[in-house]
Amino acid sequence: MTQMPTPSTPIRIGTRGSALALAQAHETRDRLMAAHGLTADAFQIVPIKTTGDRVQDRALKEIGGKGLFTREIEDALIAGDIDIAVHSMKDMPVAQPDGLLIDCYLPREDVRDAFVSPHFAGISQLPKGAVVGSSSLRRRAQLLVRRPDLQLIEFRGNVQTRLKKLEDGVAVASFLAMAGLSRLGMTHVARGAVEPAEMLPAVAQGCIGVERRADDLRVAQMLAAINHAQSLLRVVAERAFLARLDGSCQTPIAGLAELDGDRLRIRGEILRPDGTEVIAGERIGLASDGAAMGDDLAAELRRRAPGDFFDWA
Ligand SMILES: NCc1[nH]cc(CCC(=O)O)c1CC(=O)O
Repeated sequence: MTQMPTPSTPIRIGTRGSALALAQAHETRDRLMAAHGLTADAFQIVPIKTTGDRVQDRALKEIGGKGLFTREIEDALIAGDIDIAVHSMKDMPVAQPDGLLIDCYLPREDVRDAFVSPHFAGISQLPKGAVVGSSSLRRRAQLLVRRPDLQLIEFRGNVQTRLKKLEDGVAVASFLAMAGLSRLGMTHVARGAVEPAEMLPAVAQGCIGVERRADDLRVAQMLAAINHAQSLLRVVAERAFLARLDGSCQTPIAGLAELDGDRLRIRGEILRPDGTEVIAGERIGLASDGAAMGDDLAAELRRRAPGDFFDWA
C-alpha cells in the first residue's frame, strides 16, 4: 500500500470568539493564504474566551488589571496550543510577556470613532442633558469636554448588544470604532465618523496586530510577508506614547500618529475623566524616530499635568 502524504500541521490562529475578533482572524488567514499560495486547510482558527468576554456586568475599570481581552490567548501561545494570535492592538498591553512578540501589523483601518444614534445626527444635535452610553474612559472624557451637560452611563457588550440598548432607549447615542463596524460590514449603523480633531482616537485604534513566539522562525517568516510597514511605524509610535503614560494611571488617553512620506506626526492627549481638563501636544519628525517622539511627547504631557492629575482613580 502506498503511504498517504503526511499533512503538514496547520497553523493554529488564536483569537477571541466575538464576531469582530473572528473577522480579524479570517482577514489575517486570507492575507497569509494569498501571500504564500496556501489554502484554508493550512490554517485552523481557534476561538478562546477571555476574562473580558466572560465578565459582562461590570465596568472594565472595576475588573481591573491589564490584558483583560488578551491574557488567556497569550497563555495559549506560550503553551504552544496556538501558533499565532490575532489582536485588536487597541486592547493590547504595551509590553508582551517574555517569549512573545508582535512584529506584524495588517493595513490599518479607519481610525475614527463612529457616532451611533437612532435619533440624532451628531454630537452637537444631542439635546441638553441627553443620556449617552459609553464605557470608554477616553470617549466619556472627550465628550464631556465638549458637552459637560451630557449624562454618561456605562455601556458594555458587543455591537449588537449596544445597538439593542439604543433601540430600547437605555441611551440616545453611543460611540463605536469605525474600524470594527467596517470589518463587520456594518458602517451603515454609524450616523457619522467623528474627526480626530474633535475626538482623538485611542492608541492603535483600527489596527490588527499578529503575535507569535519569538523563537518560532517558521511563523516569523510567514508573517513578515504580510506586515504593513506604515501601520507598524504608526502603532509603534503611539504605543511608545502610551507606554510612558500607562501603568501609572487609569487616565483617559488618546494618541494618533500619521505618516506623510517619511515624516510622522503624532498627536496625543490626556484628560481628566470629567472632561474639565485636557493636556494635548504633538511632535513631527522622521518616521524612523516615531518611538522616541511618542515617548518624548508623553514625557511633556506628564510634566505639564498638575500634581493631582493622575490621582483620581
Ligand atoms: N475595546 C474594544 C474594542 N477593541 C477594538 C475595537 C474596535 C476595532 C479596532 O479599534 O481595531 C473595539 C470596539 C470599539 O471600540 O468599538
